[in-house]
Amino acid sequence: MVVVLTPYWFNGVQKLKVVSQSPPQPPRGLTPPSMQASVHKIRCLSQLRSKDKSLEKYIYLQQLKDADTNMFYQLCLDHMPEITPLIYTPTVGDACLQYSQIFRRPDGLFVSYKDKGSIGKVLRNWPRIDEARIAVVTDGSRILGLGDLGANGMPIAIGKLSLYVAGAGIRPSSTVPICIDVGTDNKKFLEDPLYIGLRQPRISEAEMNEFMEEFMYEMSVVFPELLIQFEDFSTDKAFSFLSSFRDRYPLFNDDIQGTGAVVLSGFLNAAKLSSAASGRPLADHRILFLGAGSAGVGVGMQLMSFFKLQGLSDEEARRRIWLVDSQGLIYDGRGKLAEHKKFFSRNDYTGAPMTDLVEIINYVKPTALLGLSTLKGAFNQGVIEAMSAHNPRPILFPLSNPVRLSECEFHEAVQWSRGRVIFASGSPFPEQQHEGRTLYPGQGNNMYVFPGIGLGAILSKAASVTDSMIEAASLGLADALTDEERGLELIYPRIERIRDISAQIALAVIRCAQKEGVDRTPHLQQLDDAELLKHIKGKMWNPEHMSHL
Ligand SMILES: NC(=O)C1=CN([C@@H]2O[C@H](COP(=O)(O)OP(=O)(O)OC[C@H]3O[C@@H](n4cnc5c(N)ncnc54)[C@H](OP(=O)(O)O)[C@@H]3O)[C@@H](O)[C@H]2O)C=CC1
Ligand SMILES: CC(=O)C(=O)O
Ligand SMILES: [Mg+2]
Repeated sequence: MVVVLTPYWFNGVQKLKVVSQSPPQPPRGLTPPSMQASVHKIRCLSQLRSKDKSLEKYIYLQQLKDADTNMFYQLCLDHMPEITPLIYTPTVGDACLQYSQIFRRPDGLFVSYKDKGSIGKVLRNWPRIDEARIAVVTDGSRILGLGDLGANGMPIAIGKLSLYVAGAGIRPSSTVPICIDVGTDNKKFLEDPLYIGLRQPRISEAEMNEFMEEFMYEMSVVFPELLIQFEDFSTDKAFSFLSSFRDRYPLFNDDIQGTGAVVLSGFLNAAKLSSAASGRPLADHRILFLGAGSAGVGVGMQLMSFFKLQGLSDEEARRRIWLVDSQGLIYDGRGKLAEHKKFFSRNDYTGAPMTDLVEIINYVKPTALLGLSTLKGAFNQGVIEAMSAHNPRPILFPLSNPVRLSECEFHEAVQWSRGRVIFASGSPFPEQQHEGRTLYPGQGNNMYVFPGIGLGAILSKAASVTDSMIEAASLGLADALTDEERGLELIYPRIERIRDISAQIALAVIRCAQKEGVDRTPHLQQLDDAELLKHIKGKMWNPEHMSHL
């Protein structure tokens, strides 16, 4: 049923009457005689399930989205745990790797280095400029943990935006996937005759900076109401573009800030479980990272809030975090360090370089080990047993994506910790049985927070996305666990509740934007929390039934 406002005249004054209407029926003969929405949904689901390979399911779902957007999102909402891994990580990783082969029709905006000097003209070709509210922008230089995939990065932007629609009710017509193509250093792609991108190596850093200046300026002119999410830029660019543009345009970086928020949230819940078992105060947790790229450092920065919430100073919080990269433990005496690694570099270690992870664990004695390294199997039996020897409930978060790059699998963590692990991974794993109990893995993926951050920023028309708004999103997610979920020792809510969670997160983000004075919707300031939540939920787009028929 659709609500329609019909004008009518009363005492010479035009008024509006609310009438309910069924969706317009297609002319007879253009659909089969027996078509019912509920039956058609079963048909679509069984077509999806009839495919053996995840990539085939991905292709089917993309075609369904093109042909019948409403049905695609109905399936997403009704079968979130089944469909999310098909439109997002891990399957979207394969879609990016194979995009030149599976490409059928253009989707999203490709802005290439050839457009330099006329980027605005290209952006104006987007067919729904007035409706555009959120863009996910990648340059394909670090897609998940799969490296430089050039123009094949487009499916990551499309996948993230599908989650904005499914998870936060952003209108599909308001989403703009953008892939910036400034060449690729992926030799295999450059030699592939089917490759869809520019056939040239990546441009220099100076050329890229100049290009991005023009791109961001033109985006703000053509799409004045747009929020931008930077996605999967390689680490150097991820940090530098975030800091150069965040005070000028409304944007956030999902890999640095979204991941930081989602991990802080899961860690808040995990640390409580771990401390309940060990008796250790929350302020005494110690966190070791394997991986010191945009995600590792971004999460480290955000996790400082965990310690500050326990009353520690900035400096005390910083000292609770140790980073390891491909050269081992990061410390001052090791030699020249990349700029983004300096903040967490240790000045209290003066020995020889330490590269063995078990040795590092025995030195640091962390309560939590987080992986953002893309190093499959790095949390091996020795590593997990070392963590379990120091902790009655070790916290293990292998967060690298996709699944095949995860630092360990859930069944391994359960087995080698003898069922004591508190676990979250970047991509999903199945639950496990252990000594008669069902153990549930968490999914520590920024998909839990970016839809809510985006919704909150869009509805408040935030002029910028502040650190406090990101932290508010994180705390909003941590608080969203129900009693039943806490009883099962979940550290993230069930994904089926994503719309409710996104509404809660959006509320926290809007309130924070108001406090910081970056909101541009004064009328929302007048609402109390219950009214604001109702307003947020009322703004969410919902798929209709059988709209294409
Ligand atoms: N769960 C989630 O929501 C998210 C997960 N991720 C995942 O995080 C991963 C990393 O992303 P990002 O930080 O951007 O990538 P980067 O490539 O920037 O960082 C990878 C880091 O891992 C280190 N590393 C690589 N090999 C080893 C090794 N053998 N031993 C120790 N450290 C190693 C690198 O060391 P060095 O610096 O020396 O090269 C680098 O510090 C990806 O798989 C990505 O999918 C990212 C965002 C969100
Ligand atoms: C999840 C995500 O953003 C990543 O792996 O890059
Ligand atoms: Mg990413």
